[in-house]
Amino acid sequence: MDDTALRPGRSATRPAPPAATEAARPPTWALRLQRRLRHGDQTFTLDVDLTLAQPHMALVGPSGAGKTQTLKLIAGMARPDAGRVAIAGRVLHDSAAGFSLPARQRRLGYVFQDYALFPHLTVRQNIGFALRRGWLNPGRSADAPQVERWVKAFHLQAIVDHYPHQISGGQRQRTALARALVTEPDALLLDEPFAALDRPLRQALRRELLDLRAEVAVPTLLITHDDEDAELLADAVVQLQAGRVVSAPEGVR
Ligand SMILES: Nc1ncnc2c1ncn2[C@@H]1O[C@H](COP(=O)(O)OP(=O)(O)OP(=O)(O)O)[C@@H](O)[C@H]1O
Repeated sequence: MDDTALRPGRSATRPAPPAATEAARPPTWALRLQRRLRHGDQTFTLDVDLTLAQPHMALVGPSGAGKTQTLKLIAGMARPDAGRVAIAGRVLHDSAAGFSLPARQRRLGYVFQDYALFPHLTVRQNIGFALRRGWLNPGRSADAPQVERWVKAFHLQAIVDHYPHQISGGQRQRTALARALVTEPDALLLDEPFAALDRPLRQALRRELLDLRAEVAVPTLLITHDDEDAELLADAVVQLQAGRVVSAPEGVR
């Protein structure tokens, strides 16, 4: 990991507007999320109530427990029927107050299970994509200095002009992480980012994520089915089952 490339050029936490700020020392994660989903004659009810001081959370639980739904509601990619989302005191959604920031204004970086890179854009253009303004050609934002910083940090220099189908799974994963970080997000939401990787690559990328967090204080929510991921990358493990939190560190609801 290139240290100079990772040195933060900003304070780790940015001041939030007064109206959206909670009391001093707010928890990192303050989540109340209710959502009912219907598929045919089946209904799934998500009812998450969680307050967590620790910055790095692993969200675990069986398939269908509601982990990805939780992440989508935090990200603003879906809307809860009722609830509130605040990260480090910055309120992103509050149903009772009729307040909801659009996804693009939430200042969050995500990496999905399949990395969701744009197949028609090069590595450099994929990383720069989040910096674009309006419908500018992605080539313009790809030349931004921030893109160079993350290209170096994740050792992508040799493949910046390649397309996703021309690079390995690990390189795709690095590109997705770089793309999530290029906007200097307030938090990272990672949905099984290492699931498609073999063991040595998984270990190498865990190490890179740890190095990154040592340099840039960005809270992470990591969805994982892997106990080692949870043990190494999280300082709080929260277990979901059938849409509810069934186990979490002491002191949280
Ligand atoms: N668009 C949708 N419409 C209806 N039900 C949905 C929809 N998306 C998800 N669900 C249901 O919501 C539940 C939770 O799904 P979710 O994807 O959050 O699970 P998960 O814990 O992330 O599972 P996995 O570990 O398999 O990824 C599942 O029962 C799923 O069938």
